[in-house]
Amino acid sequence: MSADLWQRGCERLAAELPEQQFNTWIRPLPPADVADGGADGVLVSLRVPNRFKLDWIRNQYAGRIESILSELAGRPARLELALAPREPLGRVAQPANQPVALGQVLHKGMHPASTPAAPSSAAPAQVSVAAPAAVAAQPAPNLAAQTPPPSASRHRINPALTFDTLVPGRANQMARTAALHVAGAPGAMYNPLFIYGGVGLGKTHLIHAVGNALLKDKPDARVLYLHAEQFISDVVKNYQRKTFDELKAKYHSLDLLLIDDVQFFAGKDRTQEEFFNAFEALLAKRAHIIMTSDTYPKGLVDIDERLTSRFDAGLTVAIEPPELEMRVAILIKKAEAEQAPMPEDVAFFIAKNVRANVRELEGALRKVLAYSRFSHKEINIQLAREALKDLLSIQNRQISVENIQKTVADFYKIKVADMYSKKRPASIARPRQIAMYLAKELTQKSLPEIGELFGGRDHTTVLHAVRKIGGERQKNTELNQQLHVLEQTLKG
Ligand SMILES: Nc1ncnc2c1ncn2[C@@H]1O[C@H](COP(=O)(O)OP(=O)(O)OP(=O)(O)O)[C@@H](O)[C@H]1O
Repeated sequence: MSADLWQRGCERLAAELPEQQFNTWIRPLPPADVADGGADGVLVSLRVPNRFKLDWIRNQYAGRIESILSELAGRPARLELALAPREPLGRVAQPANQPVALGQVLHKGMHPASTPAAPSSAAPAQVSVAAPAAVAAQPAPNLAAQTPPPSASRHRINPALTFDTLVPGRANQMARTAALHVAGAPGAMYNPLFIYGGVGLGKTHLIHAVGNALLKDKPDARVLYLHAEQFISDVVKNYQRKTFDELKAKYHSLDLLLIDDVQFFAGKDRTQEEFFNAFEALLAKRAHIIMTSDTYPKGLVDIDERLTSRFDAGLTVAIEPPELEMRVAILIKKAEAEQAPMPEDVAFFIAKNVRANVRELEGALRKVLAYSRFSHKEINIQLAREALKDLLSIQNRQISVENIQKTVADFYKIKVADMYSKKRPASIARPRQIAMYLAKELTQKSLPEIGELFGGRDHTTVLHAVRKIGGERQKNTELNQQLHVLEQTLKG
């Protein structure tokens, strides 16, 4: 079987798909694993960074990809899509030898070295800093979350992730309040507590904060933090050894179980069954369970309904992307922790340009601090601009109004042509307003320029859309989540 099957498949897709579609959906994917499935033909496993992309690729491209690969392999090829595993806590920088997304290399006319890193929750894209060579060789500044948990302590709680180091704001207000409540009175209200939101918004930080607070109060409390994948591998291990009693003893005896990213239980029936047992046992003895996920319980797919309905039975709260002022506060606080005072205007400059999530914000801060340290220059806007120039130029290069129109039209299942048309039904007008809002948020275009690109509309129409969607976003969680997914998708 040819090892470069996936690469050749990408070449075919690049040739046959519109460039826009290839760039948005295929180019950023990491290389697929290709294995011989014996009588089943060729198995091609593809890791996709988020659920929206996974569903989209499954619905729109999986069939075509399979037939291209079958044709190239000369035997049936089966495509398996899975979510890429998350970056374990504490690993922040992308290693220099991170595999480059094949599609990127293939993309017509783009030099691989100048293309942005693939988006992946497994290894968030980090843009190399155009700084003195020493920067690359030096350890990154020691931001709190980088500190690995001290020993693999039995709680697996990272002592750096506390309520003190978590900046409060509107985006996490509800979740933080509920979490503080649980830390003060576990087993009482809000059980289970289900926290959901996009990547890098502080869900993991918050549940560690609860663990730390409880342990401070009651050092003997039986607390355990774990990522859903660790639970899955525990189930597998105990399954192989037939030691389910050990598994039960470990989980059923806890006072507080903090479990991250439960969407990873999707399709894992045996794990779900064991988790269900643990869940029931813990609630029965009034131990507390806090879960995180990338979506709300009813949005979870391939998870048994008897579990998802229980997930929803306590309190479900969202963590939203932080607004500008909160991003500024986070930057200032994190810089202070590094004994590197950050002027407010610089914090605003960074926060305005790095909007995706807090993890990316930390990455940008790290680059600015490193740049300042190694160039022995004080932190000002000029220096920040220089330190982040790759990141800024990628943003400018990548996101065009056309790209936004296409992505939003795909997302809301309308025609791209409706972005320019005069049609007014809400099913069209609203996605169009969303696209205008994103065009203002994510590009440098002026209101009149955006109006022009939306079928010659007046700039006041654009302004109205920007204000309307921006205002609704503050109050409407569902819209905010959709916008967040769209922003992540557009930024790759
Ligand atoms: N409000 C905040 N104040 C300070 N730091 C924050 C805040 N929110 C997030 N962070 C930091 O941002 C980084 C990413 O947060 P975290 O890992 O908790 O995100 P997450 O929502 O669990 O993401 P994922 O879904 O990818 O696991 C961490 O270093 C965390 O400490």
